[in-house]
Amino acid sequence: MKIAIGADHAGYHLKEKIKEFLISRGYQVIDFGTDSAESTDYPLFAREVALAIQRGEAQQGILICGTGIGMCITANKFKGVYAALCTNEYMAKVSREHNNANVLCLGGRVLGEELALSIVSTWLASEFGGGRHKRRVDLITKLEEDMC
Ligand SMILES: O=C[C@H](O)[C@H](O)[C@H](O)COP(=O)(O)O
Repeated sequence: MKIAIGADHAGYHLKEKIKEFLISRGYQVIDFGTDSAESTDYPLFAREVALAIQRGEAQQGILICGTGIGMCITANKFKGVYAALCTNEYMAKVSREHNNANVLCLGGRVLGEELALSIVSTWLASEFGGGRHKRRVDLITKLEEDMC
């Protein structure tokens, strides 16, 4: 499974930790930057990760900025991208089980490293539940199609 990852300056250090964690667990990681803690603009990286999901180059994505909010707002502009901002393991679990989120957004200024890695691990281990949740996600997909 390939995971696209991206961060701005406020998420850079956490991105590096998450990347290391993912590689150590056998995931293939496509890193879209940023490559330092120098100030930059989060929509640039959210765009690259969202496009990688749209093109099918990666099945899931992880985006990190200061709060995760800007990344989440940007990624959700892209059709077929369902980004979820998660601050604990429960949100990570249900964002997969209920919402079928394919992008996880995290706040580098909000989460400690240990909690962030636990959220990532929970998110990757969780599966979409289908059933009543599929009916709701299908309504979101239909909204996307109606708006085109
Ligand atoms: O949602 C936006 C993110 O949290 C950004 O990482 C944040 O706005 C960057 O702030 P600054 O430019 O003050 O470091």
